[in-house]
Amino acid sequence: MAQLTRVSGSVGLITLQSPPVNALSAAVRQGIVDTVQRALSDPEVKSVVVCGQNGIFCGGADIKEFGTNMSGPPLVPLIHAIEVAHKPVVAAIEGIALGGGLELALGCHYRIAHSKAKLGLPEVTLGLLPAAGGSQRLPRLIGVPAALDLITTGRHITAAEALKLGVVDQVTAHSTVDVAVKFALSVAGKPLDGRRISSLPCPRPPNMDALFEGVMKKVRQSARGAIAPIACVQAIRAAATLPYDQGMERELELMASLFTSDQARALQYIFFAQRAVARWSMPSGARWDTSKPRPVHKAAVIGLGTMGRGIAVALAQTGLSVVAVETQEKQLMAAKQEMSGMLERGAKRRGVAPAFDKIRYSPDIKAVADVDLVIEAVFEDMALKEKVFQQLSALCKPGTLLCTNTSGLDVDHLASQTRSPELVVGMHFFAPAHVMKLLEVVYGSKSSPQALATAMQLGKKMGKVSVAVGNCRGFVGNRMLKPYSEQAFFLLEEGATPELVDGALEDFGFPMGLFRMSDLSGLDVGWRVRKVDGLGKSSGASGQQARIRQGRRYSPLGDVLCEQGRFGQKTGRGWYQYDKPGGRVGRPDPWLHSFLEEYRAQHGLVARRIDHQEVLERCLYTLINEGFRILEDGIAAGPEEIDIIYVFGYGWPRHRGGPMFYASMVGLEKVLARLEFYQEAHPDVPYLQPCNLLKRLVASGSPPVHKWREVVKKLHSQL
Ligand SMILES: CC(C)(COP(=O)(O)OP(=O)(O)OC[C@H]1O[C@@H](n2cnc3c(N)ncnc32)[C@H](O)[C@@H]1OP(=O)(O)O)[C@@H](O)C(=O)NCCC(=O)NCCSC(=O)CC(=O)CCCCCCCCCCCCC(=O)O
Ligand SMILES: NC(=O)C1=CN([C@@H]2O[C@H](COP(=O)(O)OP(=O)(O)OC[C@H]3O[C@@H](n4cnc5c(N)ncnc54)[C@H](O)[C@@H]3O)[C@@H](O)[C@H]2O)C=CC1
Repeated sequence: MAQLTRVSGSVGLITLQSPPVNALSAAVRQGIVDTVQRALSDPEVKSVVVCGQNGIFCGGADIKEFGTNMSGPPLVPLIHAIEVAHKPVVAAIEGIALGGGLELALGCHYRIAHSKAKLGLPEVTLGLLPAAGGSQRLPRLIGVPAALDLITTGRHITAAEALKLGVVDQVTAHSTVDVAVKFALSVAGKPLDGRRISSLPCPRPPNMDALFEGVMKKVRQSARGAIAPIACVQAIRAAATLPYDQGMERELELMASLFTSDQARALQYIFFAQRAVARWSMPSGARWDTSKPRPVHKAAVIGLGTMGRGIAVALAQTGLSVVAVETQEKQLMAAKQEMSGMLERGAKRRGVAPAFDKIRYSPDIKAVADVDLVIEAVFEDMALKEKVFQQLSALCKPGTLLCTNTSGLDVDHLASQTRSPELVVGMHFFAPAHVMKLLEVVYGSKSSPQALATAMQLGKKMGKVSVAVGNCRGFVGNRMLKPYSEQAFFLLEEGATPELVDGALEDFGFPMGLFRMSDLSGLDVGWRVRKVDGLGKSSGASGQQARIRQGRRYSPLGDVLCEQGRFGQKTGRGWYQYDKPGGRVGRPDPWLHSFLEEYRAQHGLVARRIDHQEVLERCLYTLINEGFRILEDGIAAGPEEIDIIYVFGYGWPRHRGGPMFYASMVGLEKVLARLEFYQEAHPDVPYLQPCNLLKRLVASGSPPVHKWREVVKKLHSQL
């Protein structure tokens, strides 16, 4: 909807009205068409201002309409009608002007923005390109290089940057609508030549071919298979080389190829899934909207290793006072130094003063006495964590929330070490904790809704995408990683190389394959866990029996490497070889290839040819199968939780929408059939056994992914 009022005698004020972000739904587009027509034909109206209600200009197209039978007037002619108007039209931009919202503003003759406004063309993040003339007008207005940057990244810019680039004409800290109305009065009747962006020539950058070639190469590398960024470059190239009308035709042609693509569906699914997971619920029925979080002003972090340092810095950057506890003096000194650097770099990036004074370092755990929340990040050792939780329970003031950053240990068991188990939750950050967006918030069987609400709210304040999940070994992310990595090890036994497995996964879109990732995080990490589990010894024996542990197929390959001191990048050798310990660039290692051959010979394994398809099916379908088990067990409330965890924490390519969405695109029947096929070939691998929920969904006709949440809910209500 849009409303037209006459203000200051002769200014037609058009207000977009569609909460919460004034998205351009069919009704809003119709409203704009009608009000523009009325304003232009009203002789009393000499100029026009377009604004949005509630201090928000416009969040762009209504994404919920995509994938439906879109009705209502299309945006391109609507914006064209504004641009060719004979009366000046001024956009008064408050809050946001994103996507179609900014394209609408680019069709106006003048743009005035509030100093706190954010502008951008984020279509690429939804698998699209700015196809309401944005890809053709923006380069004409601000030049090709700046337009390439904004459109291929989709980043939001501040009003100050928009002014510097020339996207807006003026920035004000006062009432934008008042300023725009005043301005509209001043330009009434003035000629509009030069104000219609589509009639401007697109400035041709020097070395244009080289520029586009360079950008295309960069985009292809970083896109990891995403098609929208490439189409964005092609559209801008059309703006730079073709007349406007032909450029618009090319824009539409490129948009048509994106609009109905699987990638656009996946990216739009992720947009809504990210928002859906904020509306958490617990099996008890407690919910996000009825559970009140406790205020947290002061927090403590216990253990300043890799994780504790990042967590403490992230808390301080959020504005909390932080007590940082580390018992090892040398570690404490090293942590202080590294954290100061992290704070300094972070402050420089954000243009603020470093929050050094927010952190108080202490070697003594007693310093936690007056904090509102503690995050424990000591070694992954249950006995040590038990002791720390007993101490915290005795030392902290009543009501302090006790959180653990464990990667997968039992949160209920840790809660049982305390006087108030209802105040214990997991806050599972990802390394580096001050950078990575994901936070798994793990509720135990006794965690109170208030404890979960507090951790979820703190995560949000820290800028994290927080996902509430239930308690089980490895929670959601690491639990699903186990079958995935197990399959990768088995593939090496059967004839693959780390390069082949990683190549398949990287071609799929992961930034790093499993073995490259394992070298980066350290092979010793998983080894330690396997040893605690009673696995993790190479045993020296040969034959099939040596590869059966605890009644199931087991690959000791990683253990053998660790026994040889090959921990990955840190030792300069792992699944790949590096120039030196700490080296970053891994090269294939002939030693490893011979080692694999000897290993196969020792265990009576015959290498066979393995292709990318088998790697993907075995690694990804077992991971997906475990995802279904997680849903079945009630650890995640819906596929959205799993997909958000994988996209934001595990490098799953966003344009593939997360593992569960991907399964829905592949087709559940196919996933099930391939799991059955591989299970027949490897009956000693329980992870290949298709889970009941998957079978049930297939039997019920494979409902679309957005229906799975309901299916799971029904399943649990029947139990
Ligand atoms: C706006 C935000 C920055 C606000 O953030 P925040 O305050 O944090 O609130 P949120 O929780 O994110 O959002 C609140 C609430 O609003 C919902 N929402 C937000 N934006 C939208 C939106 N644009 N549409 C719908 N709903 C929206 C959000 O989901 C929340 O609700 P909830 O889910 O219920 O919780 C932030 O929200 C944000 O970043 N939003 C997205 C902004 C964006 O990306 N905009 C760009 C949209 S795409 C666009 O504009 C493109 C166009 O306009 C192009 C149109 C041209 C069409 C031409 C079609 C030609 C096709 C040819 C095909 C031919 C095919 C064939 O051959 O048939
Ligand atoms: N490293 C990673 O990528 C991730 C680790 N985690 C989890 O985070 C926790 C910490 O892991 P890292 O930071 O990697 O370990 P780390 O080994 O780097 O650091 C642990 C720190 O805790 C200190 N410490 C030990 N006992 C202590 C005590 N009683 N009081 C105060 N400090 C004590 C140690 O001196 C050490 O500095 C573990 O539970 C781990 O599973 C979770 C996500 C990712």
